[in-house]
Amino acid sequence: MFILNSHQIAAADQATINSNNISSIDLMEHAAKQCFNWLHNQLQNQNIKIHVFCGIGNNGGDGLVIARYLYENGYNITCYIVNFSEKRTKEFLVNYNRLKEIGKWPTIINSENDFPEVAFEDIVIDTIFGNGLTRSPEGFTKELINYLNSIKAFTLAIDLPSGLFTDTSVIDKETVLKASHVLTFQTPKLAFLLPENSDFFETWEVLDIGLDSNFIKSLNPTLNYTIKSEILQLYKPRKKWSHKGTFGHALIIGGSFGKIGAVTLATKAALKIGSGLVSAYLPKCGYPVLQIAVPEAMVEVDNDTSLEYFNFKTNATVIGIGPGMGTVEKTANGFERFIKENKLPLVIDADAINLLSQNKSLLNFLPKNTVLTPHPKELERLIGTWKNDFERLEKTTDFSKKHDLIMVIKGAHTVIIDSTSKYFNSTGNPALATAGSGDVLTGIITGLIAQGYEPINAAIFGVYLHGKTADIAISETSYETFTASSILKYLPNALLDLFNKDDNLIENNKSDI
Ligand SMILES: NC(=O)C1=CN([C@@H]2O[C@H](COP(=O)(O)OP(=O)(O)OC[C@H]3O[C@@H](n4cnc5c(N)ncnc54)[C@H](O)[C@@H]3O)[C@@H](O)[C@H]2O)[C@@H](O)CC1
Ligand SMILES: [K+]
Repeated sequence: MFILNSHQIAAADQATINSNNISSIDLMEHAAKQCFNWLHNQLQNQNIKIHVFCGIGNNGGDGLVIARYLYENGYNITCYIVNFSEKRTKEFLVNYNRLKEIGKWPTIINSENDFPEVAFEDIVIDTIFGNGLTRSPEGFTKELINYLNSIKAFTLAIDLPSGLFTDTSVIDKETVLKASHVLTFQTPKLAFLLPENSDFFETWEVLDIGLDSNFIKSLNPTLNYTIKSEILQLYKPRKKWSHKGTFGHALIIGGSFGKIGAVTLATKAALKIGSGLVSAYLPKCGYPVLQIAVPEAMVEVDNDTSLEYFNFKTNATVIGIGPGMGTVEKTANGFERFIKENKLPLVIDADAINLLSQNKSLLNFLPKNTVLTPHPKELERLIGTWKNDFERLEKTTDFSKKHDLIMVIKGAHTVIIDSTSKYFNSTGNPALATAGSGDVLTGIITGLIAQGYEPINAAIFGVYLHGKTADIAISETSYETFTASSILKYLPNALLDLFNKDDNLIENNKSDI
């Protein structure tokens, strides 16, 4: 699904109002009613004190609507106006009057002296700022945010945690009201997907408020959050008359003495995801290990303990290179010769990325749409440092454009970047932060390309399945006991789950890595 930036969201709001004959008041009513329904469903009329803090814009307008429903349903609520400006919006004023009409006058907060008593057991609803935030909150609004943060009550943020910008970095961490849960409208926000914002919310989910989908498409958004229904469309069903040659030949190159496991895991993964044939090319010392661990694979060997010659005979469809390879000089020299001669599609990971970082001129020899799978440290060696996560995305996009590469930045929300788009993954959890997890991912992506998936789709699909194994496994195992081999074990479940229509959750309930 698309991720819209703040301008696109405002435009989509307006286009929906113009095209669907729905007034902005009704759109707000509909959106805020969904928030009330969510809360009502959780609370089931329990007598918990609820504090609704409204700004003076349309996020505040949402708060006034939610407050009205809470009053009408008998909840123990107080509604406040955080009076940081006199510039009220029309929608705010209409809903302010509607609240007065039912005899409920909000309490105005003009300064620190007006801050109410809020207890840890209470619920805070945050509708101070939403998508309209243009600068960091200051003055008593900032003080209020700090005061509420110090109480640590359950805080439900509407659309965005107040003080969090949709598309730019937070400058002062003291200006964001930390949310326990965020109900956000229509599209995930880029800010929710970046590690630098992990302190500002625990979980979030998207409420579909019916914005004009044709208009949204016409904006050609470049940011995506890939969900199950989209992944299913990438899947290539197998035809009856196919044979193993139909599904390509993946070659995994890597390994060094002490790191034969990495190339073994990648080889197993390429096989398990369905590559018709799989070969491994590794130092001689790893030969028996690989043959025993993966009897289905063919093996060719190089020098004794680390790769040097890269003179394999395998006629591969695609090569995955790097796991456990090491960066000693003879390997670096052999790698350079290999890259300069190679014409096959590549997936490049781990030490192979480090060797590219040491010798950046080799980037010019990579075939178009080569997939690189760096974790943040490897990325930094490749593209240099960044000021914040937003800049990291932009620098990676520039790098991807310059060299025609597909970049897979691994992390809590792995993001796949090509010259035009960014695809954030929606699966996975901290169980995946385990040795060998990346080697398995390399094998999966390589195995998918072998089967004819376009490299960009192989990266998106592979990353999704890799994450899904951990999501499925976690109900039976635990974060700690999940290993890279567990990814392989649960890969069939992850694939089968694509055809299970029960859920298509657009939410994120994971804890932070
Ligand atoms: N019809 C619509 O447009 C809909 C809008 N909705 C809500 O509307 C929100 C956006 O509303 P607005 O655009 O009115 O903006 P906000 O309510 O997010 O912000 C209020 C106003 O505060 C001002 N402001 C920004 N930063 C400030 C700061 N640091 N200190 C003081 N003032 C500051 C801005 O001028 C902004 O207009 C969304 O987040 C969503 O909650 C929803 O009701 C859905 C429908
Ligand atoms: K908010």
